Parts: sequence; C-alpha cells; structure tokens
Amino acid sequence: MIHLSLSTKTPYPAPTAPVRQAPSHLELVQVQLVSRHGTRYPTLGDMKHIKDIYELSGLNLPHGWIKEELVNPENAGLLAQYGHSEMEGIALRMMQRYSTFLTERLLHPETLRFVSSEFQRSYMSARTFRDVVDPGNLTQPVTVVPLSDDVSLAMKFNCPLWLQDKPAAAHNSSLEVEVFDSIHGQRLRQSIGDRLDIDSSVLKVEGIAMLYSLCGYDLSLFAETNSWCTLFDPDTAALLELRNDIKYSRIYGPYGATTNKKMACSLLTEVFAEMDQALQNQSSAVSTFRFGHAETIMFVSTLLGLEQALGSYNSPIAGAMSPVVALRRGFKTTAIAPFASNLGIELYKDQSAQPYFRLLLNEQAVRLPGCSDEFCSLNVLRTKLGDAIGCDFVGICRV
Ligand SMILES: O=P(O)(O)O[C@H]1[C@H](OP(=O)(O)O)[C@@H](OP(=O)(O)O)[C@H](O)[C@@H](O)[C@H]1OP(=O)(O)O
Repeated sequence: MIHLSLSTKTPYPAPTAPVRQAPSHLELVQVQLVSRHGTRYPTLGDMKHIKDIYELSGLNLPHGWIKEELVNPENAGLLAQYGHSEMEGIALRMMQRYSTFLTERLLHPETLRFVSSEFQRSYMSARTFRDVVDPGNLTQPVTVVPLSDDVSLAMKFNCPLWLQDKPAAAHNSSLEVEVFDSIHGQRLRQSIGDRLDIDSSVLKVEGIAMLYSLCGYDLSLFAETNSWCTLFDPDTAALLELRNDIKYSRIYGPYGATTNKKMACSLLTEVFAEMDQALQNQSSAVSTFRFGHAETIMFVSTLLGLEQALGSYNSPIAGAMSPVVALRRGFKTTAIAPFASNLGIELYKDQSAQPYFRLLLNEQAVRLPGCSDEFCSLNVLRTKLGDAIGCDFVGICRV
C-alpha cells in the first residue's frame, strides 16, 4: 500500500506489532471498543462530487480511472467488501490479544454485547465483527440504536445545539481553508495539472481535494494505486490532509464549538457505567463492542483530548500553519479517523483491586497526559472526564 495520508478515506492501518502484554500484577477485567465502520462506498454527497469530476471537460482520463460503482447510488454509503475484511482482521487480532479472556467470556454469552448505529455500514461492521468473535452465535444479536434515539454513536443528528452551531463552525473552517488555498493552491494546481497534463487553471483546490478523496476510495475499495493516487506524492497528500484537518478539527474536533468537547459524554458515561459495574461484580462484567462513524471517534478523541497524547495541540490547526509545524499536530484524521478506526478501552485491577485502564487507538497503546505509563490508574481518566460522566446530553444540546 502506498504511504499517503488520506484522512478519513484512509484504509485501516492494521498494526504490524502486537501491543505490550499487561504486567503480571494487573488482571484484565473488561474490554470495550468504540469503532468506526470499515471501508464504505462514497455517500450520496460524495458521489455527486465524483460524478462532476468524471464529467469535467478537458480531462482525458485513462481507462480504469472512472469506476461506475463509485457513482452508483445503490452503493451509496454501504460497507464494501474490504470493509468486511478490515473488521475481520480487527476481530481476529482481538481474539489473539485477549484469547483467554474472550474464551472465558463466551462461557457466559450475556457478557459480550455488540451495538451499532442504524446505518448499514455500522450494522454490517458489527455483524462481521461478532461473527468472528462469536462463531457459535451464542451471544445476543447486534443491538441497533435507532437513529432518533442515538446519543452515543450517530449522536450529531440528535444534538440541536451542535446542529445549530455547525454552519458557524463550517464558516470558520472555510475562512481558514481560504487562507490555506491562497498559500498552497498554486503549487497544488501546478502539480496536479502537470500530472493530468491539463492547464493548472482548470482545477480549483476544492476539486483537487475531491481527487484526493478519489485516491482514498481507490486505495480503500480496490487496493488500487495506479490511477487517481498517481496524482499525489506524500507531500501533496500531506497538504490535502492538513486542508481536511483544518475542517474536521473545527467541525468535530478540539478547535470548534465547545459542544464538540461534550458530544461523546453520553457514550463515555455508558462506557464508565459498564466499567464501574465490572469492578463491583467482575463475574458479570459486560464487554461492549460499539460501531459508529468517523465523528463518533473524533468526538471521543476530542473529549479525551487524544490530540494532546498524539502531538502538538496548543494552537488551532490554521491555514497559514507551516507544514513543518503542521507535521507535529496531534489532531490528524489519518491517525484518528481512517476507515475502521477504533478505540479499545481495557480495564484491569491490581492485587489490591485498584482499577487501571489502557487505551488502544487502532490497536496501538496511547498514553494520556497525566499517565506515567500506558497502564494508568482509572482515577486519572475519571478525573479527566469529570462531569462528562453522568452528563445530561439533552440539556447540553438544548438550544
Ligand atoms: O469520511 P467522512 O468523515 O467525511 O464521512 C462522513 C460523511 O461525509 P462525506 O462522506 O459525505 O464526506 C457524512 O455524510 P453526510 O452525507 O452526512 O455528509 C456522514 O454523516 C459522517 O458520519 C461521515 O461518514 P462515515 O463514513 O459514516 O463516518
């Protein structure tokens, strides 16, 4: 696979090495997972933009660059074959990572739960994942959270205040994107124009961003690097990822509306309730595997302040940010929200029953600020989340 940072259209970066084993004094009590669905087809919105690109006059596209399935509305937003494979891989590695724990849990099938949002891509991701973890079909079927009640996975649709603030967030990000385009636009138009052998004025930067998404879909859906991805090199891809991150960090991330820092509070309240219940009665500890969307992961990341564990975070990602400084930013959607992006939450207890946790982002350990090690006292996380635990999501979202 070519090493291009393709933002939320990046295929899942399967880990190449297993995580560290827990120290012997820690006993695994529970595992929880919050995951985006696997690789999907473009949404209807993206299909329209792709169709415009396909029909752009003056683009003599080589054979194979135009793929009808990317503009067939019957495919819109559906989980793709490769998305199933991504979920199978994550489940298989989880079975290896927690083999004793999960084998024992399957003796009490009520202690494993699978939950998805009401979108086909999330539901089928949950189904595929469950089929690997529970081949004997002993556990309850996947629980689908009705969209109208969903405050934990597709939560953005049920927060009126967030929806009211979104146009302002989108406007703020568009101002920063304009600054970015004024600095980097000419270089991008020249580079892509040369590679497409067209006049650099034919394409706007917004159109180039769609070509970048097309490379992501080519790579994620077809493992193909010989068409749209030939237009990009790591530097131009990194610039377009930065352009996306200017937007995503303001719409779903730490540099947008204050509600962004609360949007995952209902979800993390559920996660903490299950952790507390597990600590009180370990034998009935429930491990829940949840499947949602890119924003599910981005909202959780924003509430946890993951960008602080992943890189520099003090200043908002801005259009005039130098690419060198931008390289060190903690909020990178290629790392936080690729297809099948997932956050694992492991719960342990030590010999004096003190609770510990470890976070795995895409199956790699993350050490939160305030933690001296990836295995960290649960009190650090509880304190960090504060009143987000037990939050009144409806009250927070009231206009
Ligand atoms: O890849 P992203 O995070 O942008 O995908 C979004 C969807 O946006 P789009 O693919 O259209 O750019 C968004 O669809 P929209 O029609 O509401 O804009 C969808 O609601 C959101 O959940 C993301 O989709 P995901 O792939 O299910 O995460």
